[in-house]
Amino acid sequence: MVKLSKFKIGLCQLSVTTEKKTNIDKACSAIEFASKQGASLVVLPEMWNCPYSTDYFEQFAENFDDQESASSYKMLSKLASQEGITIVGGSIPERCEGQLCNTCCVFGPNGDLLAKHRKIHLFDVNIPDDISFKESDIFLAGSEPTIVDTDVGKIGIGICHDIRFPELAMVYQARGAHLICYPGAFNMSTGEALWELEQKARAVDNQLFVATCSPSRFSAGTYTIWGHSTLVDPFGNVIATSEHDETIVIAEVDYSAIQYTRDSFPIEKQRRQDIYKFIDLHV
Ligand SMILES: O=C(O)CCC(=O)C(=O)O
Repeated sequence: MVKLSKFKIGLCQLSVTTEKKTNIDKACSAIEFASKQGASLVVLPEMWNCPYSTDYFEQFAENFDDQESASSYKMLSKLASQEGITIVGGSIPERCEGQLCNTCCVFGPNGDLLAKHRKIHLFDVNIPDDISFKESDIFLAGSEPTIVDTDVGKIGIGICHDIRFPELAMVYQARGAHLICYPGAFNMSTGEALWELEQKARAVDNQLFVATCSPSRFSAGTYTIWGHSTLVDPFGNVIATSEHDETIVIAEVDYSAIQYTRDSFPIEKQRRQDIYKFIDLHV
């Protein structure tokens, strides 16, 4: 049940180091800061506890069932209950049955884990003389969409490359999402052209809010991050954004914009399922 239909969101664009404890301490301070600014929902970046680099994932991974050693997970749960807020905990490498996943945990105001999203679309890219990265060498892909009922609305979760797939966002819209959160770490090759465009597209096509949260540019590792954590409204307006430096974006989410946009442009009613329902895209 939505308790708050108008609230502040905090997007913590953190610079990630090679020291896990430093990263946890920084995230902890950022969450406290955002909460003091009035944020009821705080979002962290993809891979905030670990450099986004294949050589670090194994060493920084946590098994969430082993509460003693899962220090990032424990901190998120503690901070959610200490501050009485909802946290979309970016992502961290999760150790799961002998494999690793790129996983986002969502905690409610009493510190309970509300949902866990394992990145569905792994980022495998090879642009000659530019960027080469193969998440599927390291991670196991998730197989479930994740939509979670929170005090601050129904939130769909995607991680970075998941934003490229309109179908996932459509599933969230069909299941009643008000907001889709995409912790992400786009890069210099695709960030400028696509990061904001993808957010606006997902928001406008589905007439809901989209929030993204990235690590800052000057994070450890060989992968250079685009940054630009952003909130987009259902009309495609950028409500708030950042450059690439470490920062915390605080912005207001007002869900009345969803109904307003849907009443003004009732595309859901205009949808011609009769035309596309039977189309086999592969023919
Ligand atoms: O889809 C892209 O262009 C970038 C995706 C990405 O950086 C990621 O999934 O980590």
